[in-house]
Amino acid sequence: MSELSLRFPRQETPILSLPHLAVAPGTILGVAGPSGSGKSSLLYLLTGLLRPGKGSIHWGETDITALSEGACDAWRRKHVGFIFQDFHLIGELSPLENVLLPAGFHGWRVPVDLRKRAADLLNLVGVPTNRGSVTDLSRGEQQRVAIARALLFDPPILLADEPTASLDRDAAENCADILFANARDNHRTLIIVSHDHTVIDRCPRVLHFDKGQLLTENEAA
Ligand SMILES: Nc1ncnc2c1ncn2[C@@H]1O[C@H](COP(=O)(O)OP(=O)(O)OP(=O)(O)O)[C@@H](O)[C@H]1O
Repeated sequence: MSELSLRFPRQETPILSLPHLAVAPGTILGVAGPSGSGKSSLLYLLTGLLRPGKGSIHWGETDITALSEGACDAWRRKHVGFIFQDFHLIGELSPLENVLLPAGFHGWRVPVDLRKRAADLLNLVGVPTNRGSVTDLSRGEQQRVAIARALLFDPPILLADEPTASLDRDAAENCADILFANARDNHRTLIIVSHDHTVIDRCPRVLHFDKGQLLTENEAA
């Protein structure tokens, strides 16, 4: 990614500027910084959910900033799992149906093996599969459903925006273990935004942002 800049309409100064960022496949990258420093915006830019005013974002051979909206959606479906800060679950659907959302609706004719994978992922993150709707779940359980959903197709790139924010210490550690193990064992890229130092401290490489600017970058020796 190079010379990236994001500005929302009627804003004079960009809310995020980043001269250059290179992330090799399999990298685990933490993103830290105070509230409003541009961390979520960075994740949205990296996946084409927001378009930069300036600059380009390449994933491998693909310049996602050059893709049409539809092509970018298709690229994202194939390559990216996204754990949103506010989960983006569908309230009237069950935990299992929410995890299966990336499979598309298609009348819910989901292949048996995919349904089993979704159930296995819910077990892995510790959410009961027998609830009628995700609105019956606690916020922490909803967060875990969002984590399971992002892992459904084992995406090469996983972006997580505060994935442990609603969890108690044990559950947070358990979910962080799952995300880090998935990245390490399967050589998946993990970019994780967090205020939780116990999560950030586990990242071998960390970007610290403030006011939309990259302040420091730390890399474990
Ligand atoms: N759609 C928008 N229009 C205008 N300004 C926006 C929009 N979305 C975000 N911003 C502003 O951009 C800045 C960065 O927001 P962002 O959500 O990326 O920060 P953050 O570091 O992720 O914050 P938090 O830790 O609170 O989630 C904030 O000042 C925010 O108010």
